[in-house]
Amino acid sequence: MDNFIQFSVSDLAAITNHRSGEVKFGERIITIPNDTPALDFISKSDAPFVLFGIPEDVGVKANFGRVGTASAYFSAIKSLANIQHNKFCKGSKIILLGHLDVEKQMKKASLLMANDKEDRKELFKLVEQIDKEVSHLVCAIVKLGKIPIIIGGGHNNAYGNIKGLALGKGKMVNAVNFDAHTDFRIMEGRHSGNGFTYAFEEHFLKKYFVFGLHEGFVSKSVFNTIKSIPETINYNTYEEIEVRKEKDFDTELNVALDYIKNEPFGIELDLDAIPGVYSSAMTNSGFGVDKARQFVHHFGKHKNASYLHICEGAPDLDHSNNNHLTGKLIAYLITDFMKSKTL
Ligand SMILES: N=CN[C@@H](CCC(=O)O)C(=O)O
Repeated sequence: MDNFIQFSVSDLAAITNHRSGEVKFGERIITIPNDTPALDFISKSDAPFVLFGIPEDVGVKANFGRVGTASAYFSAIKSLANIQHNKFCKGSKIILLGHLDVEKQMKKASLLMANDKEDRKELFKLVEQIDKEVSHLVCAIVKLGKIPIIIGGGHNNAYGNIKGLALGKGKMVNAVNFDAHTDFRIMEGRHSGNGFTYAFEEHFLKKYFVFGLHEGFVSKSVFNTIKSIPETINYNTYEEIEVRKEKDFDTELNVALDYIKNEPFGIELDLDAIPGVYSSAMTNSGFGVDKARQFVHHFGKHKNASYLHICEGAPDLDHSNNNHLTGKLIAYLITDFMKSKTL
């Protein structure tokens, strides 16, 4: 595979803290042997999940955001490797593929300023290059009958995920998104705020449900767009559920599932919806970690749930001595997803 850096068995050993009498995920997670073509190996493996990372923040920068999402993948796999392999969840169910090589795009982006009109156009182009790689890889994994787990990166990668799933399945697909924002901004060039718009306009996305959006962070024009295409987008808000108690969380999980469940669908989870998690649009109000975990479990257990994407986490923005917590949260969410398919 081009533009890809595989994770090796020795990389895995280096991040696993071994303890006698215990078996950690890192001792059981599957990596691709050096001498074997990755896709051949995946097709022959019994493991249902294939995990890869997208260590970029080009899409966030192009959306005028604060960079830092590039570090989430490495933080996540460090935590994942040290989860206990036991009767609840087994490391051997997951192939840790590695990460997209986005170094070239990251280097170019570091020299560009989002506030400069011409520079921003260059950032859009860099995001498009990443889009191509993401959709290609997701499509290849889906075609092998496996379930991708994608660790971003910015939410721009929703576009590549949806496109890859649609191409892999040969039809339009659906998505559910746990997010404070719709990411349905205008098509001004690719960035982290319009992945779903592009996926919809290019006929990869059929139906889209945004779960728990924050009313104060969606523009009137986006609400008008949503209103004009009710058969395509539906949503509930965090305030309806948790502040005004007009809607019930568990009932809404089912409303959302009913909306998207008839086609293969992607599960998107933007960590900027969860209070206290470091991200470009970090929040101090929103559904807590346990609600996010329930969300992943609820949608993950449906047979049409076809990928999990966790994005926008930015451990690099956390200067405390607890900056491993973003990775730890991602590891919880990954294992909740794995368990939803097996328990
Ligand atoms: N993917 C997130 N997009 C959000 C937040 C952007 C930010 O503030 O960094 C949006 O465009 O509204």
